[in-house]
Amino acid sequence: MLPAQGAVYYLFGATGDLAKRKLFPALFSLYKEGKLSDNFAVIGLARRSRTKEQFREDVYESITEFCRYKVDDVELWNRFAEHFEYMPLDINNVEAFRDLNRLTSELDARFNIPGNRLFYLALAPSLFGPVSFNLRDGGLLESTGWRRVIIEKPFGYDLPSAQELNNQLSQVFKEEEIYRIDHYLGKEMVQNIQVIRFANAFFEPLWNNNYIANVQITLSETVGVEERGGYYDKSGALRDMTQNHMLQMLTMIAMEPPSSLIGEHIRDEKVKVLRSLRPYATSEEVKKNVIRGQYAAGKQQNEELPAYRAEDSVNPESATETYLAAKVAVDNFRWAGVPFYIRTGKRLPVKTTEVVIEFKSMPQNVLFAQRHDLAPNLLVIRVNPMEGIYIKINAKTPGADNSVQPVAMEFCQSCQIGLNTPEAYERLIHDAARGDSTYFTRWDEVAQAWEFVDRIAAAWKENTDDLKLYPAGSWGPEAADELLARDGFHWWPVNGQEEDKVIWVTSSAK
Ligand SMILES: NC(=O)C1=CN([C@@H]2O[C@H](COP(=O)(O)OP(=O)(O)OC[C@H]3O[C@@H](n4cnc5c(N)ncnc54)[C@H](OP(=O)(O)O)[C@@H]3O)[C@@H](O)[C@H]2O)C=CC1
Ligand SMILES: O=C1O[C@H](COP(=O)(O)O)[C@@H](O)[C@H](O)[C@H]1O
Repeated sequence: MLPAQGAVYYLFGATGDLAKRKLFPALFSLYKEGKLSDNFAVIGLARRSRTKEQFREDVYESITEFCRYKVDDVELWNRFAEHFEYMPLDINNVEAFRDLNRLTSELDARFNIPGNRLFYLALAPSLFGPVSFNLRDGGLLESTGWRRVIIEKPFGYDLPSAQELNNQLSQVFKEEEIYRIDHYLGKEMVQNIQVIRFANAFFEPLWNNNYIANVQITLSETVGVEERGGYYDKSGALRDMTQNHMLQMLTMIAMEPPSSLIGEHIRDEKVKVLRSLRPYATSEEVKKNVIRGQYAAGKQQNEELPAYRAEDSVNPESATETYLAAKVAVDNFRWAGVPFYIRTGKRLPVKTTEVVIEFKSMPQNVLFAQRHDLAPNLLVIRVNPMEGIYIKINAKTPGADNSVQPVAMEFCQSCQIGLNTPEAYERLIHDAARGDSTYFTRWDEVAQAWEFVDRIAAAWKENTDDLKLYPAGSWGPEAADELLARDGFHWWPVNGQEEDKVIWVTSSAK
């Protein structure tokens, strides 16, 4: 792949957690792989005072701790570090942006950069508007090259606030210059969903309500809220994971084939799925179809864990959900009648992101099904931390009596090439620098997703009597199992959970 064009990368929030854990390592990986041309500069921006040298030291430490590549080549590191500058700046001070513009001109000249600008806003959402206005008023948008802005999530708190934010951004940037990040779209296996679907003759013809019984999407985490209690308590699993990552994954599974692989065509199909989501019409419907839970004190691998309400910066009487499971209907011709079950939660027993496509059963009254309790066929897409796919089919048990057993045929990508595929942030920063917004969310997608989620939030606001506590380290409220049991289904075990009676046919270590 060609390196991105030279540009100045403005990293707002350069002293923050995201920059440290994700953004610096991503930039280093891109550099190491030759995906950044040599004519680039990175300017770290935040209020804290740091010298250029201190900042480079911060970047070095972050890469040492979090990057998939080691910093083992001093010369390479020195060449990389030379591109990093730091400037203390308060977003609300327009004068500082004028200084920033002067520094930019120097860097353009020093690194022969053709006026391209990439603004990365790793900031609290309340600062997205002010920073955009000051970029304009400080003269930073008057360059000859392209300008693009990457916006971190959350994009708003609900539809009205997202709309307001979008109005502010649109006064400064065109829609095609705005890159709303959803890092799940940068994950290798999420992008692979399209290939699995549209490049395989034995999946695409079956990808509809004639053959699929249900779809299950699990995004489970073992961590609690860590240091983000203040943010999370206002957000919860609905706004933190469902409005964005879960619904985006659902669109990738459910969308129609796009007319081409052009980003806009793919996004056109995704937004149609979001428009087809059946809204929950009443609070009763929300209660019936959306389960919420919050972790209580519990145990994980012998470690005692505190309750959510005892976490730092969390209201001790909080009713914020740390778990959500829902039955979602996609009302279109392809999916009518096929439930999509989605679930996400913190302090669950394993960290995994997985999609299970459960196929309809064979007719129950003929041949093998008469004599055996046949398991349905499954296609499982493992997104994280294991990457791969497997299909579960029925086969004859070796021996004489025609008995049937489930077997799983697996492509374990992470076993074969290791857990070293490009990180989502790496891929997405590179895409933005190349001007490819396919895997960023367009405004209409964001708005549709809020519309769906806002109804749930409104019903939940009415009362909290359906909030179920679950012990940290468990699989969440039992009501989430009942959600599927009502329809005659159950959650399939995900990676790391006990699987019984399956013979694995695989060439790679598990
Ligand atoms: N951390 C994560 O894992 C994830 C974060 N995000 C999103 O990324 C964004 C950043 O998150 P995170 O890094 O965790 O947040 P942090 O609180 O760790 O960092 C916030 C950054 O903003 C800077 N800042 C705050 N106020 C100002 C100001 N007035 N002027 C200039 N700089 C300011 C802070 O620096 P200083 O105090 O020095 O000014 C700091 O660098 C948020 O929108 C978050 O929701 C999204 C997904 C995951
Ligand atoms: O956006 C977020 O995602 C992380 C989970 O991301 P993953 O790539 O580790 O699966 C989640 O912990 C966080 O709360 C949320 O803001």
